[in-house]
Amino acid sequence: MKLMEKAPAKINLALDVLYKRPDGYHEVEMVMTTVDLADRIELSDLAANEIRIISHNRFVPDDNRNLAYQAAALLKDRYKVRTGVSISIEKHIPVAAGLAGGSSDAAATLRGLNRLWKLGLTLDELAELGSEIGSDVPFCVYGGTALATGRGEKIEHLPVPPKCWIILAKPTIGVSTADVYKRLNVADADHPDILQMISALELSDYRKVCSNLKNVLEQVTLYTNPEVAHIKDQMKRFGADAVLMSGSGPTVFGLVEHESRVQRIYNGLRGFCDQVYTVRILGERNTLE
Ligand SMILES: C[C@](O)(CO)[C@H](O)COP(=O)(O)OP(=O)(O)OC[C@H]1O[C@@H](n2ccc(N)nc2=O)[C@H](O)[C@@H]1O
Ligand SMILES: Nc1ncnc2c1ncn2[C@@H]1O[C@H](COP(=O)(O)OP(=O)(O)OP(=O)(O)O)[C@@H](O)[C@H]1O
Repeated sequence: MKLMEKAPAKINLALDVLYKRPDGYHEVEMVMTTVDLADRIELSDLAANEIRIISHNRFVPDDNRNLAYQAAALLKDRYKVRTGVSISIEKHIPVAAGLAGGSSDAAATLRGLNRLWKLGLTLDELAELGSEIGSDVPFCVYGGTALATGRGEKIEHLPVPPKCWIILAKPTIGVSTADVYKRLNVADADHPDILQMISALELSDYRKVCSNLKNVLEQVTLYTNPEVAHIKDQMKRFGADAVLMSGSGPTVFGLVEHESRVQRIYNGLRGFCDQVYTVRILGERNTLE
C-alpha cells in the first residue's frame, strides 16, 4: 500500500524565551502557524523489514539522521511493527531555514504511518511521541495556529490569523538552532508580548498582529548575519506591512494585506535573493482521516 501526507512549513509570529532550563533546553512561549509551502511525503510498504529514505536533495540526510527516519523508527520500535517502509520526501521547504522542514516531515511520517500501519493513535499521542524527536514536532503534528510552551512541546490551539499574504525570503546561509539558543542573552533580550499577540488573534485584528510580531532570537541571528537585516529592510521598503525572522532563522517573512502589493515585493526581493515564496496561512488543523 502507498499513501501521501503533506508536511507544511511553520512560521513563528511571536517567539519568547523565558530562561535556560537545567536540562539545557530553553523555556519558550511561541505563537506558531502553518503556511502552504509543504514537503510531500510518500509512504509505501516495503517487503524488507527496514526503513528507507529517498530524498534526491543533497542537504537532506538519507539515513537515521533524517527526522522522518527517526519518526518511523520510533513507531516501529514502540508498536513492534515488523514490516518495512519506504519514505520518499519531495522537498519544497528550504533546509535549515527556521521553517521546521525536518520537524514537519517527521510529523507527517507519524500521521501517515499511523494510517499505513493502522495503529489507531490519536493526534495527542502522536504529538507526545513527536516530542521525543524534536521540540517543533508536536506543533507540526497538529498544524494550524497554536501557542507552544515548555520547550515547545505543550500545545494550545489558537484562532486562525486574519487573512493575508505571506512572503518568505531565505538568504543562502544556513543557521544552527542550537548555536542561536546558546548565544542568546535572555536578560538583555527584547521580549515580545505574547498575550497581546493571542488577543490580536482572538480579535482577528490584522494591525494588532502586525504590531506584535517579535522574535527574541532575531537579534542573535541578525548580529552574525547582516544579510537577514538587509532582507528585512528591503521587504519593508517594497511594501510589506510587517516583517520578522522565523524561528532561529535565517528565513524572513513579511505580512501583506493587499494583493496588489504582493507581486512588487516578490519581484523586488527576487532581484537579490534566490529563494522567495508567496504563500498563504493554512487555516485548518490536521485531522485523522
Ligand atoms: C527555533 C524553533 O524552531 C522555534 O519554533 C524551535 O524552538 C526549535 O525547535 P527544534 O529545531 O525542533 O529544536 P530541537 O531539535 O528540539 O533542539 C535543537 C537544539 O536547540 C536548542 N533548543 C531547542 C528548543 C528549546 N526550547 N530550547 C533550546 O535550547 C537545544 O540546544 C537543542 O539541542
Ligand atoms: N527531513 C528532513 N528535512 C530537512 N532536513 C533534515 C531532515 N531530517 C534531518 N534534517 C537535518 O536537519 C537540519 C535542519 O533542517 P530543518 O530544515 O529541519 O531546519 P529548520 O527549518 O531550521 O528547523 P527548525 O525551524 O525546527 O529549527 C538539516 O541541516 C538536516 O541535516
